[in-house]
Order: sequence, then C-alpha cells, then structure tokens
Amino acid sequence: MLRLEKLVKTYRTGDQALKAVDLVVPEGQVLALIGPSGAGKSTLIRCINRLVEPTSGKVWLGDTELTHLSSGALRRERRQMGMIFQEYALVERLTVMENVLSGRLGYVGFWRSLTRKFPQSDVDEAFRLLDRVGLLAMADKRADELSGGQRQRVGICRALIQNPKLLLVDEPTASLDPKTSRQIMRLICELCAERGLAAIINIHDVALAQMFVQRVIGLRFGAVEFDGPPDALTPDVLTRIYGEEDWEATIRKVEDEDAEAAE
Ligand SMILES: Nc1ncnc2c1ncn2[C@@H]1O[C@H](COP(=O)(O)OP(=O)(O)OP(=O)(O)O)[C@@H](O)[C@H]1O
Repeated sequence: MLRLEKLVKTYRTGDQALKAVDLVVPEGQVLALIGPSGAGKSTLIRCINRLVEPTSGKVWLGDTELTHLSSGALRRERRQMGMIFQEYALVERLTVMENVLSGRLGYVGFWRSLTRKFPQSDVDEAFRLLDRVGLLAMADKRADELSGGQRQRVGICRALIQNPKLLLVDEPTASLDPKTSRQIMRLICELCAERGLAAIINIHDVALAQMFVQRVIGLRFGAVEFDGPPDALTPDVLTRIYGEEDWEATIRKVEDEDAEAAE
C-alpha cells in the first residue's frame, strides 16, 4: 500500500538525511522506525506526506505517486495519511471534541471549516472514537486541562477521524512516562489492528518497539541498516544500528517486562 523508491532528502545545509531509501509497507502492517538521533527517522516520516519535500525518489500510496502531485491533489491524498505527533499539536484553547473534529477539516468545505459546523455523522464518529480511547467524559474539557497521556489520546482520535489508510506516528511517547508510553503504544497498535491500518511509528525506545510491532526498520546515517522482526534485534544488530552501546540491557528490560505482563 505504501512504497518508497530511492527516497533522498538533502537539506539546504547539505545534511544528507535520507540516502536512497527503499521501503514497502503492506496494508495493515505496523512497523517501528528506530535509530540513533539524526538517523533520518523524522525526515522519513515527513517526506511521505511531503511535510518535508523529498529531494528525489518516489512515494507511492496505492497507485498514486505523491512527489509530483499539485497542492490540491496532495491535500486530497493527505486525507489517507493520519499523523500523530510527539507534542500532540492540539489547539490548547479548544475543547477535546473540537480538537478531534479538526481532523475532518480536510473533508469539509472552506466556509464550514471557518464556522466549524461539522456534519452530525462526524460528531457521532468523534463521540465513538473518544469512547473507544476512554475519553468520552472529557469531550467538553479544554485541551490544556488534560494530562500528557490524555492529550495523546485526543491526537490519536484526531488522526483516526480522518479515516486514513496509513498512520504516520512521530515519537508518540517521547513526552510520556514509561507506563503511559506502554498504554499509548498498545492503544495505537490495537486501533491499527481493529481498523486494518498500516502505521510507521518513529520511536526512540527500542524496548517499547519490540513489545508491540511485527516489523522493525533500523535507520543509520539515512540508510536502512536493519529490516526484520523484533526478535531479530540481537545486541550485534543493535550495535550495527546505534554504534557501541550495552544493548544487552535493553533486551533484558524487554524480557523483564514480558515476565511482568505474564504475571
Ligand atoms: N530542517 C532541517 N534543516 C537542516 N538539516 C536538518 C533539518 N531537519 C533535520 N536535519 C538534519 O537531517 C538529519 C536527520 O534528522 P532527523 O530529524 O530526520 O533525524 P531523527 O532520526 O528523527 O533524529 P531524532 O531522533 O534526534 O529526532 C540530521 O543530520 C539533522 O541534523
């Protein structure tokens, strides 16, 4: 459903963030993107929906090639790609419900979006989504009254109400404590399974990635260094991706948590 062909991004500063990345993501597959700081993870995610313009290469979403689309056509294609951010990107002074409904702005006409009058079917769907993520009682609260985990749940609902085929998720847990991080990762993965959604999740926490996804891509210096299942992330592989570090400890942490979950 998503195919990247020789995707290159060189910033004006000369930084080569992506070096001819090839990647195919089948329908419904959730994958984690790991790698050291500066490896190109955020750039990769943002080049897919052209928040960052790729320098060369192609991005196919189904049968549509995105890199050459006009802005109008790109706006329509972006409806199929929901985005979830590290810092939630909510409008603080708006309510939870208004923030969720803002995910429909790509669909409603200009005047409707100005007056924020959404069709009843959108409002019904927003209530269903808030119920699913456990925030129904918070619908009328202002976004700035919520905890980090609650804000991220709103961010998830806003992405899902777009009815996307693909979720692009950029460090969803970077601002959260470990327990809330696990809850949010579990929720994202469950929702993808329920809806048959594919997702690319940029996540710096390797243990968390290993716990929840079927496929891990390891980026290093803008190139794919590893592509495989989480249990193939041996200390050797992790050293190849990250350089010299004690990755035994990371793996042990996952085993401990598996044991904890089984109790
Ligand atoms: N707007 C920009 N202008 C110039 N160079 C940039 C820009 N954004 C990123 N880069 C550079 O591109 C490379 C990849 O950055 P990117 O943010 O994609 O990496 P990352 O793997 O997401 O890192 P992190 O985990 O620290 O967020 C880095 O060398 C970075 O300095």
